[in-house]
Amino acid sequence: MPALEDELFPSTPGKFKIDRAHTMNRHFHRCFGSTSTMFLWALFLVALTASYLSFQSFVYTGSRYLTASWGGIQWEKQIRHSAQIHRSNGMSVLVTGAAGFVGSHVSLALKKRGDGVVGIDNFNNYYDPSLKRARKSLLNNQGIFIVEGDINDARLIAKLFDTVAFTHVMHLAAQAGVRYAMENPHSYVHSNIAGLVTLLEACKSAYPQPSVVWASSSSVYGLNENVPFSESDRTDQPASLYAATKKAGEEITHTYNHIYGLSITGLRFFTVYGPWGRPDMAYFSFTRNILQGKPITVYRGKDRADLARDFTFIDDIVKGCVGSLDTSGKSTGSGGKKRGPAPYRIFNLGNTSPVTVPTLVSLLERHLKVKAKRNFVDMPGNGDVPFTHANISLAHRELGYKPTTDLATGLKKFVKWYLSYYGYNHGKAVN
Ligand SMILES: O=C(O)[C@H]1O[C@H](OP(=O)(O)OP(=O)(O)OC[C@H]2O[C@@H](n3ccc(=O)[nH]c3=O)[C@H](O)[C@@H]2O)[C@H](O)[C@@H](O)[C@@H]1O
Repeated sequence: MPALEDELFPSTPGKFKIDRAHTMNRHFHRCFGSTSTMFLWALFLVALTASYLSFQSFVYTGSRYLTASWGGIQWEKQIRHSAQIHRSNGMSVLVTGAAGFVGSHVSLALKKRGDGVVGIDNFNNYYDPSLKRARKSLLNNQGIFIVEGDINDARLIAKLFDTVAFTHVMHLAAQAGVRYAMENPHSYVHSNIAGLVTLLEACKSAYPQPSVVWASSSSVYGLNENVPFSESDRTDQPASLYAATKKAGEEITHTYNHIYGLSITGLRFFTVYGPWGRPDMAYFSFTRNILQGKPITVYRGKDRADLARDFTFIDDIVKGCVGSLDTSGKSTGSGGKKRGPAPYRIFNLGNTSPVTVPTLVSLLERHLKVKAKRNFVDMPGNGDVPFTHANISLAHRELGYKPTTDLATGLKKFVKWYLSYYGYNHGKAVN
């Protein structure tokens, strides 16, 4: 039993230190009186620490599964099912940006001929996400599963490659749009550079390595004045940050081809248009404004010259994409190491017949049977280039690429889709 005085504080500060140490020593002996009790206490502390750590890990894992929109047995099953190949010598393709304009069309075309397709899309709100959701439903109805996630999510991408040995990656996820790069430059770096690298890292580490086909852009030609634009022309004078990130993508993919043996095909798309297209593009926004009776802004170049684009219809682009996948050749690396040289290709996918923007407007007027209210404005310094014109002989030779749809025919199909999707009154009552 402790004596009463042992419980009391010392009466003089001078004694305090000694007495306190003495008291503590005695407390210690009271608590851990014998070696065996000390051992039991130590055991208890170890057990307490271990259970705390495992509780922490449980909380972390649990919250990941509660918040992550991916993962789980059912999720993996859907992915494997979607990736199943239904033709001989078919491929299983991971399509990034699958709820996007080109991505949704390419996914459907591949599925239709019996290839396995798994999509990934982050459904961002650069333009109306409900259009992306509608495209997703369309793909779901054809048995294509789209993972909701970002190409910057390295764990998700690794998980996809763990789940399916993709033979090909069709990389179409990107921050598109030439002029928006002035408003939100970082979104271009995030998707077109950081996202690309994350994806390529996963591709290089995958076993087997997939072949990669990805979307570059006609905008890489920038201030190039050789006409028509050929793949061998200068691409070191981009006119917009968008173009610069696409050009950077061409260089980045080259390094992954060179170091890791990834088979790479870059496709320079020329102003792609058509049904289920992108609302931010001129042909789409012009249609909406014309139907709503609102004016449209038509840019003009130096000396009031009309701007022109080598508008390319989506069905032709899809043929170019599928042809690229079919001829891509294998990657040669494994375990992150190159085993030999792998193909590195770049192709223009255009229409080879540029049309001026005022002519585009006249064609829309004809199909919509509504007059446009044109507002001519001098082209602001916003990244636009005065014209584009593709030389497609290389794609023709190597991919059998041969566009067959002129702008009048393609726009007719677009307008038909637009009216069936939005109705004649689009914008009037709704927007
Ligand atoms: O081919 C490409 O590389 C690029 O094509 C398009 O870019 P762009 O050709 O600028 O397409 P639109 O935005 O539809 O513009 C087409 C033409 O209409 C003009 N325009 C655009 C908008 C507007 O309000 N008024 C107007 O006259 C533009 O200056 C341009 O000459 C896409 O938006 C890019 O994502 C793609 O990479």
